[in-house]
Amino acid sequence: SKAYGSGGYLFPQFYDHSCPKAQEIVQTIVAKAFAQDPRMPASLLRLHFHDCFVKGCDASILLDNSGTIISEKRSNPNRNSARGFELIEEIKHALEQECPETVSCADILALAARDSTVITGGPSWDVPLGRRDARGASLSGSNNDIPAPNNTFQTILTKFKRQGLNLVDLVSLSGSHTIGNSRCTSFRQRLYNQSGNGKPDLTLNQYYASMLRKQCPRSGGDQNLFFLDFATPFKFDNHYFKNLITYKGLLSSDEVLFTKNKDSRELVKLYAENQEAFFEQFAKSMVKMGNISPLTGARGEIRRICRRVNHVY
Ligand code: HEM
Ligand SMILES: [Ca+2]
Repeated sequence: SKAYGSGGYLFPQFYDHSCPKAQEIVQTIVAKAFAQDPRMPASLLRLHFHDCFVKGCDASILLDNSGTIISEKRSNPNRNSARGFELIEEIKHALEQECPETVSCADILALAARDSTVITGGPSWDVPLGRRDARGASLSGSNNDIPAPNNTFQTILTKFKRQGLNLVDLVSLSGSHTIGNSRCTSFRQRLYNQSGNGKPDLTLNQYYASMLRKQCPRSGGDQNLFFLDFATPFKFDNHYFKNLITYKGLLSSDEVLFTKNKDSRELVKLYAENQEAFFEQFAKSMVKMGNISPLTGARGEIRRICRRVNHVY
């Protein structure tokens, strides 16, 4: 697989000797951030996803514009949306104090994603480590490879398969939408004109839709925020899947998991009924996603500051 093709592989004990306190430092700062901003875990979890889907889990998403680098932060999925960059930088700073030039930004993203899941009530897992950081970014990759909320079921599945992920990974990882927010602009189409005929999405509960319309008008309010899981927005649980069954998934990309494919629908039902089954698969799929094309060995570098490469040529 891609993960082994690069001549190195990831393992959870990677920093056990070089930076034994690394995991504890990440966890402490994630916990502190959660206490100040209960949305932060969701934002951190999403950063890891948006990193891994573009050139692999190499912290490319963290780079600012500089030299020849065109930042992924300006892509359609990330612009006015991705957040948590300052917190990642704070973690990096603490790790540079403890063990300079040792822990990669890509590994920080993977650890922060796990700790974010745990602190909101979700499952835990050992995070394979040893990723190195990219020396470049890909704005076009970010625009093309990350699924959009109005993509069809088939397009979304194809984008996952391109990363070596399958239908089970798609459904379980979408369960991340059990926490966090979405902007009005990401689902407005469903409220007013889903298929170009001036009618709302019929797979959206009409009472729920009328509530959403109040804060997400036909025009204006693009950045207004909504819970992805209205039932338990700060708790990592299986309410996301229960919502899909009652046609209260917020994004079209959520609801299609229940409405457009038989196998996917069965998985949604399973996870709605059995939180443990969801948690177990989520942990496995997160490890799988974290293994997308890591840079190992002599490839890449260990950035000193996550928002820029060590040397600009
Ligand atoms: C399956 C395809 C997916 C699509 C189309 C999608 C799309 C979106 C959209 C549109 C938002 C709201 C962004 C905004 O309006 O600002 C969002 C938020 C979020 N996504 Fe996804 N997503 C997908 C899969 C995933 C995966 C695999 C993960 C993590 C493993 C994830 C984690 C999150 C989280 C946690 C949030 C909330 C972030 C916050 O509150 O800051 N998503 N997603
Ligand atoms: Ca990346």
